[in-house]
Amino acid sequence: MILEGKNLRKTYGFDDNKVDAIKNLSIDIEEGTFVAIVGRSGSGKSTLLHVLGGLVEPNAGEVFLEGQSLYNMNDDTLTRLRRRRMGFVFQFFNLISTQNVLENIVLPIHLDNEQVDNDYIEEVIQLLGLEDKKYAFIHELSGGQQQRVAIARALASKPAIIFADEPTGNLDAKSSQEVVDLLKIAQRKYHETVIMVTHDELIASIADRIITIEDGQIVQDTRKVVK
Ligand SMILES: Nc1ncnc2c1ncn2[C@@H]1O[C@H](COP(=O)(O)OP(=O)(O)OP(=O)(O)O)[C@@H](O)[C@H]1O
Repeated sequence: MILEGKNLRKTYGFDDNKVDAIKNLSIDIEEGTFVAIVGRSGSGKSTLLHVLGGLVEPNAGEVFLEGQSLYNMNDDTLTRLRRRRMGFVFQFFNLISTQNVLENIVLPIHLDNEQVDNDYIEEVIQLLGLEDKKYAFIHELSGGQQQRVAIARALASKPAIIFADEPTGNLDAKSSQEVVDLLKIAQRKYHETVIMVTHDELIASIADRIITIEDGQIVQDTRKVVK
């Protein structure tokens, strides 16, 4: 298993305002799979993704990425691990507006003082159809193009796993399909593992495995039959 969550619990607030967002939930993700996490608004999808991605510490339970326990390491080590082994794609793109497309894509590598693999980055840029936009600034791009930059940035460090939180939530139907198709192409080409939160069933249907969350728990876990 590339990622394992064991007996996870995440509670927000106190007393009367207490919300159990994740309730004793366990999950195993096999390497190379594209997993969609679906469920109603407020069911705990984003919380689960953030807990699995090392962004929100659970109140109980453990998360293992490639066998390493995320919340048993210090913050610096976790930050470094996140940059090197995880890629993140969010609903609102989270790109840096003062930098151009190429600079945004290689940012995680620079932050890590790592060498950029220019041939690989060039390949990713082509794969995502951004070759004409390399030196454009973020505000010059459409939403769909911005999300493609975010995917390229997520792929830049050749991560073990990509976490996508409603990556199509801010896009029209056509761009949504394009973005999710590109995530799928990237998964296949680079043998990436992808975990994507979405409330859109059509978007989820691209996944190899669909996990339904209700009230902080897994209520359905469906794998596509491989032909
Ligand atoms: N930072 C927070 N502080 C307090 N409560 C929170 C916080 N984040 C989430 N919650 C609560 O935890 C529960 C699960 O929220 P979460 O965002 O994980 O659900 P979701 O399924 O991703 O919802 P959506 O599809 O609307 O994004 C909700 O009741 C929400 O109000």
